[in-house]
Amino acid sequence: MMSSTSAEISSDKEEKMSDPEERFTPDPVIGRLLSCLEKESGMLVEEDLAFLNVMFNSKSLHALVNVYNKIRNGTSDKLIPVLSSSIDVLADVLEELVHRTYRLSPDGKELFHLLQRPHLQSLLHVHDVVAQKDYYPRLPEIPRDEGDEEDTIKIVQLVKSNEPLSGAQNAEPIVGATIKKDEVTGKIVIARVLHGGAADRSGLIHVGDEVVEVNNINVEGKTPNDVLTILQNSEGTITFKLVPTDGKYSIRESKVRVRAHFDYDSANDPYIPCKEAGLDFCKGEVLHIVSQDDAYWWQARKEGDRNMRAGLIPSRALQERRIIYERDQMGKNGEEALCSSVSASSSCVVTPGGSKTKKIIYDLAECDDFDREQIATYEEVAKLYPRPGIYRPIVLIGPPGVGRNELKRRLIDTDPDKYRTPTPYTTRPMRPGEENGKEYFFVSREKMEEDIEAGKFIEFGEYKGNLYGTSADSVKEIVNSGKVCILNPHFQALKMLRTPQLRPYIVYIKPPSLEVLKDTRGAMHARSTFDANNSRGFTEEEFEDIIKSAAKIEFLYDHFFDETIVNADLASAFSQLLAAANRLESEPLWVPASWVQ
Ligand SMILES: Nc1ncnc2c1ncn2[C@@H]1O[C@H](COP(=O)(O)OP(=O)(O)OP(=O)(O)O)[C@@H](O)[C@H]1O
Repeated sequence: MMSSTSAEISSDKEEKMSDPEERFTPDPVIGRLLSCLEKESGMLVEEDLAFLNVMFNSKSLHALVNVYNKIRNGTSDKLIPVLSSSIDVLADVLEELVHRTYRLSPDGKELFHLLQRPHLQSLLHVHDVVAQKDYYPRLPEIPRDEGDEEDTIKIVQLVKSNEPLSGAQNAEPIVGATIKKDEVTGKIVIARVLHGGAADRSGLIHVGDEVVEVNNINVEGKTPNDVLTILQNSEGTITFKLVPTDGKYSIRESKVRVRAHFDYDSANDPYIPCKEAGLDFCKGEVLHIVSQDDAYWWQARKEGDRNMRAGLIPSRALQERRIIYERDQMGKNGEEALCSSVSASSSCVVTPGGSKTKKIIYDLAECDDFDREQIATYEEVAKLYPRPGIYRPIVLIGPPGVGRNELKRRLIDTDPDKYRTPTPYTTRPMRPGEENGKEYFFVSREKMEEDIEAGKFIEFGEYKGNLYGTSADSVKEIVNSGKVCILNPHFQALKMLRTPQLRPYIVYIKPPSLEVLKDTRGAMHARSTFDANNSRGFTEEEFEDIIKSAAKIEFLYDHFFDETIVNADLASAFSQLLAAANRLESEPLWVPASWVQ
């Protein structure tokens, strides 16, 4: 036994000899322990002795004791952490590297492997735990004069945190918990424990606990606001005397991420149970829902926000109710401005399946009612990682005349072999000089109607007695051939296109203000798209239609947009589009969660 131990130790030493950088200073205290061990060896079982020998000789133990001694001897001023969330930084770096593995230098690859080692990750995790710990002020002794009550009362002390809290949470009431008056007993109880807040991290305060005293002040008969005042006026340590609840509490964090489809401002929400605990957000932001335990108030954090405490947001059910109520009110007040029909456009679309194959897009009202029924609150999302050789189609949506064709053409011009647009189908007769499959696929009306009925077209419509359309198969063909498919369909095609199979990236091309629209189009002698047979500039009415149509599209579909580009200056709108196309190939992006499963 001993010989195998010494063999291990000597091999350890050999390693050190060959690399002077790795030489370590043996700790004298451990050295003393080792010599005691030798002296007392007769009193120990051989196996235990071997184990202790290996442990006391281990390089890691000596290094650890050295670190401990350094921390103990150093003054606290010298030990201010540069950051307290290194594990998040590690996750970000790994995410960056994972998509570049095939382009990484040998050093980059080594870094990639090192960062995935459990030892390194554990080390960083421990670092963060130490870095986030608030050591001062020291907790005073817990009073021990509780006598008989000791079994049923718990005393919890929390230290008022100095951690900065972002946004509207600056006024967070210290503990990371909300309180309420129990309707039956009239007692003050813990209503909610916010994930990641001080109460949650203590693991000692739970929903339903009755608050008896705060800082030795009896709260019997007091209101939740009185208790809040006591908390706000306290400095340093806060002592709670609580009667624990009998209930079971699960405070496991959910992993759900959602994209918000509305703005939320807790300060202006009359129903939120505790304004200070609210989490404000803007439409389009991704939120990490950490708890859905309460039917009306979820707990959430902003994705990527390093702030550890969660805040309250309205649940989906609550928000849906509000929207329905607001719509009812709007209906009663006759506010239907955005739902009036829009003017004519040069492209045509009808709803597939059913008897509407000859309906042209000018007549939109019926289809829109369906869209307005959808109540957009939160959409569950997940990150989709780009896969080399399989590119998501880029779909440009916008009002007719806003410039989608122009942007699409410019993108294709940058690399015609990479960016492709599907060839449309038509029932109009082929003209001299045209080639089947080049400008259009020429098909009979019967065949095209049959395919439309079978749902094979993502958009279609009738113009001057002929059908036109884009088939779903031609989009798939481009995607499967490893090219980037770029489409500019009518906005009603969005619902057909936004499927887990196609996973489109939807870019909304938004017009600038009416004034800027007129100026920019005038300066570049833009051609109207409202009159296919006549090349002329846009009329005043057409400019106004572009703006109206944009408002309508936003009202109906803005929850589908992955990105919005304002097409004022053409060059800058195009460079934004190009940047989006590049991002699609290199970055993981949020998509509906069902697309990733
Ligand atoms: N930012 C811009 N500044 C000036 N002119 C522009 C701008 N964007 C587009 N245009 C011009 O406006 C005209 C209409 O653009 P385009 O044909 O791309 O519109 P569209 O959105 O594709 O319309 P439709 O959907 O009706 O076919 C073109 O002459 C185009 O060059």
